[in-house]
Amino acid sequence: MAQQQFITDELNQLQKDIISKNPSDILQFCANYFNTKLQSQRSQLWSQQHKAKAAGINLFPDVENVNINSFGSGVVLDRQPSFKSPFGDNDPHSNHNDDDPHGPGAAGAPESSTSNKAGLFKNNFDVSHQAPQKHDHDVDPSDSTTTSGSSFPGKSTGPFAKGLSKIPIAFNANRRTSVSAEALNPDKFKSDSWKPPTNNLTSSQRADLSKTLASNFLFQQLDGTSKKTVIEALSPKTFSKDTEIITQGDEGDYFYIIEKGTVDFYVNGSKVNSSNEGSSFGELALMYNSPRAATAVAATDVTCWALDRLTFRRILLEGTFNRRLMYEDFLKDVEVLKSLSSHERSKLADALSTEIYEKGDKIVTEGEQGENFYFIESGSCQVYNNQSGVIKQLTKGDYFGEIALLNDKPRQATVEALDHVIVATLGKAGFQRLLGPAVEVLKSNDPTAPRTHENASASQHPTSVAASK
Ligand SMILES: Nc1ncnc2c1ncn2[C@@H]1O[C@@H]2COP(=O)(O)O[C@H]2[C@H]1O
Ligand SMILES: Nc1ncnc2c1ncn2[C@@H]1O[C@@H]2COP(=O)(O)O[C@H]2[C@H]1O
Repeated sequence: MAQQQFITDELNQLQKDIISKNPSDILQFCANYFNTKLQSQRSQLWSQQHKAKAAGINLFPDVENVNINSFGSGVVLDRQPSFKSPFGDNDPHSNHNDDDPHGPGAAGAPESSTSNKAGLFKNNFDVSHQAPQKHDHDVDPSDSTTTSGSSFPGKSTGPFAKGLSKIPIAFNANRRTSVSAEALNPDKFKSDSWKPPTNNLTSSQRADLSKTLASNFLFQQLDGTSKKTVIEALSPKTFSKDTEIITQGDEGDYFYIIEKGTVDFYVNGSKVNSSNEGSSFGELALMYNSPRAATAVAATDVTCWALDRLTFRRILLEGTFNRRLMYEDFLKDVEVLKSLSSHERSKLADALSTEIYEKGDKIVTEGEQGENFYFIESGSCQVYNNQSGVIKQLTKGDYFGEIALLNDKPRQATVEALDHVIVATLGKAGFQRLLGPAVEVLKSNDPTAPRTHENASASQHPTSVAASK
């Protein structure tokens, strides 16, 4: 059933892309499309290896000399023996230098002089070339250069010192097949006789939980039955101030939702984040079957709800995983989000949902109250209002709908679809919380704000900031 849903979702997404891009070579387009998806999934897996290697262990002991680099759209390896072109081991077309599914070699694009000698057939599994040198600016948990001694609150020993501990030596060793299968195919678990745990909660605990879960994006996506299963499986855990709830490098056991209190996160000893009531943490190690990416410390006395690894993977992973994959690639290219770390982008991806509009549909209407913020995934829109008439057109990677949310004002313009438009929307609650540093960029770009000398000279139009157009 779930597998069927997965296939349907994949094909629907492909169909959307085909309609919006209208490629001239449909087979090449589909091949590129699925190659890009595969590459993205495999990047996730290889980033696990990257983190583990930095901590001194090799998740794939039979694979030596693997050189992993993170660049823009994914991870490219100098040698990537376990992940080859889906066209087979002896694929004559795999030695090319084409990273862009929509670039040279893609439908309609001109053949360049540097392109694959094999000509017609391209894929995205380049195993012998470097990708463009575009570095990620994320806090990299495995980057030893970010270690600044301990910046935990006044401590270098005790629970905080553990933040730099190594991954348990046997963790994930010799598990290449199961790691990749588990990380890449959450659906694999569905067939055995697993039963979710039940923790006999009191009715007041249940009531507290429903309230807490209502504001958690991961749970908002679940259907009624799955929500019930999760509620039954959650167990309460309390941590007194300064307790290390999760240690960077450890194996993942639980996913946590904060009921009360504040949790701080440290990567290689430096504080990177803080979360409060209703937020969740500890999902990365469970999703990617990787070592814990950060140390989580109770900044106050904390009450959490803990969900065991298996239940998390069975119930929550599938939707979350697919959603992240779907949006992460897109969000990476949205200029206004460049200041977000990859963790922040993942959180944002969890909270987005897709809406589709046809030519002439008004996505937001001048004067109405604003509830959502939008990114354009594909298609184009026109912005107009009574005062100025047509203001501008927006296309892929542009955003709109921020003014009403930033200023608590009615919509300042109507945004209408000019063709088949796919948008990713973010509700009011997630807007402030998940856009983090990007909110400041949105504020400084507000076209209705009085213009100072600096911002007047800085930009042409606020929404014309998509990176790749
Ligand atoms: N900047 C960050 N990088 C990595 N993990 C973070 C960060 N901020 C918060 N976390 C959370 O810290 C958790 C540590 O365990 P996990 O790696 O399972 O999942 C991680 C995230 O949920
Ligand atoms: N010059 C402009 N005036 C008003 N809205 C604009 C302008 N340019 C782009 N927009 C977008 O149109 C959106 C309409 O809804 P909001 O007012 O919430 O947010 C607005 C902006 O995102």
